[in-house]
Amino acid sequence: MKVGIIGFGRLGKLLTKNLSKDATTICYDINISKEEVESLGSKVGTLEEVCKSTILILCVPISAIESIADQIAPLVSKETLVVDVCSVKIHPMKILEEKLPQDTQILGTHPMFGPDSAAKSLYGCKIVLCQQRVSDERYRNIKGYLESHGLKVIEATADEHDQQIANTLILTHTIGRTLMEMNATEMEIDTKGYRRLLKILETVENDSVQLFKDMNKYNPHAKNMRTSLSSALEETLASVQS
Ligand SMILES: O=C(O)C(=O)C[C@]1(C(=O)O)C=C[C@@H](O)C=C1
Repeated sequence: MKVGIIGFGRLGKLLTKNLSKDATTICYDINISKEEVESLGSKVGTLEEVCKSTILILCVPISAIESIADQIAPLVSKETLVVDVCSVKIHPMKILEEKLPQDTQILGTHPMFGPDSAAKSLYGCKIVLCQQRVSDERYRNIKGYLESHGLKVIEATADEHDQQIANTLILTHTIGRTLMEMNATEMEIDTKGYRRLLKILETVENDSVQLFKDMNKYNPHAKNMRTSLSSALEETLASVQS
C-alpha cells in the first residue's frame, strides 16, 4: 500500500513519521526539505506521483482545501481514496465531493491530536471518522488499522463533529489565544489552578493563527460558541461589579 501526503506542515510531518513505519509513503509540498522527509522514513514526490497513491492524505490548511481539490481532481486515479484531516468537517467534505470525480472515494477524518499532544505516541489519541463517500470495506480496514494502533475511533456525521468541536477545540483555542493576548505566564505567587489554566497554552501556542482563523471561519457552529462565551464572560464580569 502506498500513502501519499500533500502538505508537509506540523501535522503532515507527524503523520508521515507514524505512517512510514507501516507503509510506503510519499510526500508533496511546494517548499519541502528532502532531508527532513527522508529522516522521517519517506520520500519526496511530485503532485502527479502522490496522486497515484492508494490513499492520499490532504494535510493542508482548511482554507487551502478548495484550491488543492482543483489541482488534484484531474490527477487522482479511480483507486485512490482521498482523506482530509481538517479541524472542521462540513466544509472540506462538501468541497471534495463537489470537485473530485464521482468515482473517487472520500473519507473525512479529524485526528484530535497533533505534534504537541502526540509527540511520543498516538496510543489513546482520538480520531473522528465521517463515512460519507467510502466503501464499507475500505472504511472497515482503515478503522481497524487505527484501532490496532491504540487510537480511539469516534464515528460521527460532519455536522455532529462541527457542532461538538466548536464547543471543545475552538473554545479551548479561543481561551488559549486570549491568555496569550494577556501575556499570561508562570509567576512566583500563583496557584495550582492557574498553572492548570496555563497548560492550555501547551497545545495552542504552537498552532498557527491561520489555523485559529480557519477553524472559526469554516465551522458554521463557531459563531454560536463565540456568542455564548462572550455573554457568559460579560455576565461573570457584571456579577462582580454590582
Ligand atoms: O497537539 C497539538 O499539537 C495540537 O495542537 C492538536 C490540536 C489541539 O489543540 O489539541 C489542534 C488542532 C486539531 O485539529 C486537533 C488538536
